[in-house]
This record gives sequence, C-alpha cells and structure tokens, in this order.
Amino acid sequence: MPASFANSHLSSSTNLKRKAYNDDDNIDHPRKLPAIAEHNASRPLQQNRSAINVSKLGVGPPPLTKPRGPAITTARTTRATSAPLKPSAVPRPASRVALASRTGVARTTSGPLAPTVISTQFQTLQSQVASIEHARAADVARLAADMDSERSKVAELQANHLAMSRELATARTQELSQRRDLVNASDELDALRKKHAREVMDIEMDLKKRDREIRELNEDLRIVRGDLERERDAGTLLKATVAQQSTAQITLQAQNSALQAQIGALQSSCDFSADTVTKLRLDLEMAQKRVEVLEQDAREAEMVRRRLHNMVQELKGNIRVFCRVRPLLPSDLPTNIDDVERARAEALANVVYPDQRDHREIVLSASSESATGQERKETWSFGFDKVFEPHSTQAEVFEEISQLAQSCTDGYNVCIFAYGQTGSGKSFTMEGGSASSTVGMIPRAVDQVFQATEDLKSKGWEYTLEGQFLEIYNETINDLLGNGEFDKKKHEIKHDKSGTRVTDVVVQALHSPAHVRALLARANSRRTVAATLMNERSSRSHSVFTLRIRGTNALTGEACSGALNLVDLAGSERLNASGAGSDKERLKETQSINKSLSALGDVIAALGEKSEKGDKHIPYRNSKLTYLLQNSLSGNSKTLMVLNLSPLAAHLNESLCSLRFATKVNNTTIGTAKKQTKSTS
Ligand SMILES: Nc1ncnc2c1ncn2[C@@H]1O[C@H](COP(=O)(O)OP(=O)(O)OP(=O)(O)O)[C@@H](O)[C@H]1O
Repeated sequence: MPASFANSHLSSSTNLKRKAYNDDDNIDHPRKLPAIAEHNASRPLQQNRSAINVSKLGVGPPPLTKPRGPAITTARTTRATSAPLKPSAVPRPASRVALASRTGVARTTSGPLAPTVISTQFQTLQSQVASIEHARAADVARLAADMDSERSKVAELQANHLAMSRELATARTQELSQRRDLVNASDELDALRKKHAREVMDIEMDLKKRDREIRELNEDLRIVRGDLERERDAGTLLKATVAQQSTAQITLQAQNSALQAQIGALQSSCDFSADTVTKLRLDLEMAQKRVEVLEQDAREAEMVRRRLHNMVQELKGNIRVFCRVRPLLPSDLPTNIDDVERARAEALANVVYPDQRDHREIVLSASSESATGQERKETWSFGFDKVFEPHSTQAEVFEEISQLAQSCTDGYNVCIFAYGQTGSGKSFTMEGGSASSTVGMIPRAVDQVFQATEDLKSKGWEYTLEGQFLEIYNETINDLLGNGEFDKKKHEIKHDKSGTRVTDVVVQALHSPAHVRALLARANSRRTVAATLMNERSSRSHSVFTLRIRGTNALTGEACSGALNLVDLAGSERLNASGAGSDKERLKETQSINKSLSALGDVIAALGEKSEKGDKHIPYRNSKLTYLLQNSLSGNSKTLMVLNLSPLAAHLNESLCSLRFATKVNNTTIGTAKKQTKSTS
C-alpha cells in the first residue's frame, strides 16, 4: 500500500466517514499510479510514449511500408508512430525529375532515360530500400523492446491495481465495520444521553421534593415553635392559676368548714320546716275543699244570675232595641278643605244624648224655615234599651249583648239583627274589622258561646255546635258557605218540631271560634265575588248567620237546643220604584228590600197585637226573611234589634224614619221567651 493511502486510512476515527467518502472519489477517479509518477511525474503515460516514438521516428528515414504497432498499442499510439511519416517525406513516382536530380540522373523531356542512369537510379533506390528495411528492422526491434517494457509496466500496473483493489476492499470492509461501530457507538451515546437526561430529571424532581419537604419541615418547625411558645405561655398561666387555686382552695376549705357548721344549723331548721310543711299540707287540703265549695256556690250563683237575667228579659219583653250612631268618617267630608272643624260641624246632624247615666235617650234636632219665613227648630226624642254614642267601642256594645247571645246555650232562640240605612254601620257592628278592638258582634258572640260551653262542661253539659250562613237577595236564598253559583239554586225553608231548616244548604259542624272565623271569611269572599257581578250587592241583601246549639247533661239528664241568629239587614233607606229609574235590577232589588223590611215590621206588630189580644195571625210567610226567622221572632224567642244611624245631617230624614221604625219595634211586647229544654231521662 502506498504511504499516502495508508496514512489517509490511519487518520483519526472522528474523520472516518469523511475519509470514506474521499476514498470513494478516488475509486471513481483513480489517481496516477506511483510507478508512472516515479517515471514521469509531470506528464501522462501516453504523451510520454508518443514522445518516445516521435523522437525515434523523426531521426530516421520514413519507412516505405506502414509499420505495424505492438498488439497492446492503441489506435492513437499507432497513429503517433506513423505520424512522422509525412507525405512530403515519401518519394512519389510523379516527381521523377526531382528524384533524378537528387540521384544525379539527367532526364530528357523528349525521350526515355538511358539504362545506366536507370540502373544507377535503381541501385540507389535499392540501397535506399535496404537502408529503409534495415532501419525498419531496427525500428521493429526497438518497438518490440518498447512493447516488452510497456507490457512489463502494464503487468506491474495490473499487479499494483490488483493489490490496490484488495487494499480498497479491505479498507471498505474496515470502513463498514467502523461505520457499524460508529452507528453502535452513536446509538450507545444516544442511549447514554437519554439515560443521563432521565437521571438529571429524576435528580431535579428529587431535589424539588426535597425542597418541598424542607419547606414543609420549616413550616412545621415554625408551627411547633409557635405551639411551644403558646404552651410556655399557657404553662406560665397555669402556674399562676395553680397558685391562685391553691389560695382559693385554702379559702374554700375555710368556707367549707363554716358551711358544715351552717348545714348542721340548717338540718335542724329543715326538720322544723318538715313539720311546718305537713301542717301546711293539711291546711291546703282544707283550702281546696273550701275552693270546691266556693266554686259550687259560684256555679249556683251563675245559674241564679242567668235565671234572673232571663226573668228581667221576660219582664222587659222579648224585643229589645239598641241604637248606635257611627262616628263621622274622613270619607264623609269633602276633599281639599281648609277648615276641617267647620266642615265637620256642617256635616254632622244635630244629635245629643241627654241621658248620660243610663244611656237610653237620643235627641235629634233641626232648624227649618216656616212658610212665613220664620226659623223653626224641631226636636225628636227617642228612648231605647241602650243608646251608643259614636265613640262607643265594639266591646262596649257586646257587653250589653253577651248575656243575650249566651242564653242560646240555655236553650233559647235568639235573634240579633242590625237595621239601618246603607253606610250607617250595620256590617261594622255585626262583622266588624280584623283588629281585635274592631271585631264585631258575630265573632264575639261565637267566642262567648264557645266559652260558655267550655264553662258548662264542669256542670256536666256537652254541646254540639253547627252553623249556616245565608244571603237573601231579591227574595232568593243563597248559601254563603256552599259552592253553587249565586241566585241559581232553589232553597226552601222548612219548619218542624226540631226547628227551622233550609234545604240544600251547607250546615257546618263548628269546632272552634277560629273555625267559625274561617267560615265567615269564606262567606265574605263569596259575597265579594258576587258583588263584582252586581254592584253594592251586600248593601242590597240580607245576610243571616245561624249558630245552632244542642246540649246534653249527663249528670242531670237534661237536654236543650237553641239557635243564635245574627242578621245584617239590607239598607233600610226609603226606596221607591221611581228612584230606581229604568234600571230593572235596581227596581227589583228595591221592591224586594221594601217587601222584606215592611214584612218584618208587620210581623213584629202582629206579634205585639197577639200578645195583647192573644189571638192574631202572624204574617211570617210574607217574606223569606220573616219566614226564615219565624222561630227566632216568635213570642218564645229573644230578639234584639241594633239600630244603626248615620251621624250626617244629610241623612237626618233617613235616621228619623229608622228611629220611628225602631221605636215601634221597641214598644212591642211579644210575650215571654221560653227555654227549649226536655228531660232525656
Ligand atoms: N262604630 C264605627 N266606628 C268606626 N267606623 C265605623 C263604625 N260604624 C261604621 N263604620 C264605618 O263606616 C263605613 C260604613 O259602615 P258599614 O259598611 O258597616 O255600613 P252598612 O250599614 O253595613 O252599609 P251597607 O248597608 O252598605 O253594608 C265603614 O267604612 C265602616 O268601617
């Protein structure tokens, strides 16, 4: 292997790949062989060879025949060998003159040459041919020698080529193996790098974990230090407390000793108290017996009181009349007035209440001009069982009514009705407002009855209560507790021994005052719904709430039944058919109200006459109202009429009419109320 080649292959391993590529180039483009390089470093082999031939051929005479080249000589070599044989150098037959001149033979143009000349020329030519032949032979010998030399060189070159090919193959094998080694080394390096990166990552994570742990530990340490600080403080505090407790313990021990002494004293006192308690128990038992006796006395006194009340009622006659004047309302005054007091004075009717002791009198007065132009003052005085002034409260009114309402628990039929013109306060009196101070007579009476039944339980009475709430509008009965549409269902009034009953109406068992209030609210809402269909319906209809009560006494074997009717009458203002104009509904309403109110007056008048004469037909059937209240208006019932009056001067005439009607009722005596009791034994 040549030194340069060997050296190139022994260069460092890092240049292995690059070197391999260079060697490939060398394979495609072989370098000059070292033998040639040594022989002629600056010129190519062929040029060299041509140069040799030219130098050799150029000196001798040109051969007559084209010399044949060696077998291995290329075409170029052949041409190069014959190149020196220029046409000008070869003698041509055509220029015989020139030849002759050169050989010295003279030639004539007109005849053939002499035989001597020709012979001379021939000899010359033969010698020339011989010399050429000789030169050619020498040339051939030289060429053969050259050929041998060239062949040996070629053989040498082929040997070199073979050796170099082998070296090249070996080098390639080595290169391949080195490349494989390199690839392996590169893979190994990659694997090592990855492993290294993983290890670095693991170490970094580990480091972070450690950092975190250190931070946590530092935090724990900080907390523990804080705890320790607190514990130290607590310890100091505890020490102080222990010191205090020790002092306190000493004090307590001293107190304990003192208390022990006190306990001894108290023990003896306790023994004494036990004796006292025993004595007091005996006293208590005696007192309880006395209370029982007193309660019995009280019950008997209550019975006496009720008997006396009923006796008073009987003596007074069974129709009583209360008169109540409502206060002036802001809505009664015109809006946007400057002098309210003056407006009030002008709006109010002249009403006085002279009887300030018994409150039984009401006096109305008014000034008018006579036909002669003189001022005339008229005064009207009325007396009733009670007169309530505008400032009277619901409670004050009910106080006068409560005994009457309660008497239904004794088996009486009671009827309380509110009479008066529209807006005079009938609904306020009977139903009242939602506030406890404004609650009306119906809820109060219900409360009272429930309370009485509770109280009478101790005397052996058990009661069942039931109620119904009806409306009479245009002489049609509607059930305010029912579900049916108003003015559609036909209800009939039936009277029999057990009392008054209306067909197809809801009669609710009453369990508590709250239950009754819920029913009243329901009735009112039904009425309100109906009122949207027909304006002012509540003013134009009568409402009758009936509470029926039945009681039995297991101790005495008695039984009783009574009814409490609470009636809010339609507005009593004088209505006439012409006032209703063309409104047919209004006309019908007016006729119905007139009919029922005058029927009520007729019934009361007839009852009065009957009690005087003893025999009189009572026209109950003239209206639904009187027929419904028949059992509560008859001689053996208790009836109270509350006359409601408007305080307004504008309503004076209506008030006078109402007062006259109430006086008529008040002056009627309709006999003695009778208890409906029977013995069940
Ligand atoms: N004693 C009173 N104290 C305070 N306000 C009263 C009193 N009496 C009635 N009122 C009020 O006067 C107004 C008319 O009263 P209410 O509706 O009771 O009259 P009414 O005679 O029932 O009328 P209607 O026939 O239209 O039902 C109501 O706003 C009521 O609150």
